[in-house]
Amino acid sequence: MDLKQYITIVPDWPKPGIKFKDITTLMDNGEAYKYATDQIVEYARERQIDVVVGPEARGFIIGCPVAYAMGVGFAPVRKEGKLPRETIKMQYGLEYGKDVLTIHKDAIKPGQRVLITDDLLATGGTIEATIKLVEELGGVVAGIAFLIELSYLDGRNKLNDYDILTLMTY
Ligand SMILES: O=P(O)(O)OC[C@H]1O[C@H](OP(=O)(O)OP(=O)(O)O)[C@H](O)[C@@H]1O
Ligand SMILES: Nc1ncnc2[nH]cnc12
Repeated sequence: MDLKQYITIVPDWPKPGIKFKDITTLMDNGEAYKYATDQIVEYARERQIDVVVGPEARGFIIGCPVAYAMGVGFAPVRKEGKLPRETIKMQYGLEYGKDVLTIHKDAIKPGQRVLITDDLLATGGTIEATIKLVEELGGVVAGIAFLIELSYLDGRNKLNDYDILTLMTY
């Protein structure tokens, strides 16, 4: 299936010069959403994943159905001030700003094989921070899956040591 036909490109959003890749037009097509999810589930099964981790908010949209299909847990990575119990945190830069990500201290057990999911790889800042959080808790990043990679922002450069799946490249 050609998944790109379901992505809507919105020029100059949320800032001038950004070509926003809107995945909601993929998600609201059941066949396309299932097809994309199934590709990631197959990738995760091959890597014997114990737990899925995804950053707020679009990482949840990709990661939760994968965790459900595999019968494993999902651990949310959230922006600061959202998780109620003890967390560790990491600052990161974005294509259009910067922020802090957090995870519950007990979300991952040492040695667990983790799949990280997100909708899109841009500069790689979000995923780099997510990897650091997982590794600080003793998790093993066994794979990282995205729907979309923006190759012109070269986020892959930050992820040289990792096994990556992307379903679409721009
Ligand atoms: O590779 P990067 O440069 O870090 O950019 C990619 C990240 O940016 C977007 O999330 P955003 O922070 O806009 O949050 P949202 O998912 O809550 O909209 C996107 O969903 C990725 O998580
Ligand atoms: N160009 C883009 N489109 C959609 N989400 C993004 N996150 C960071 N850059 C983005």
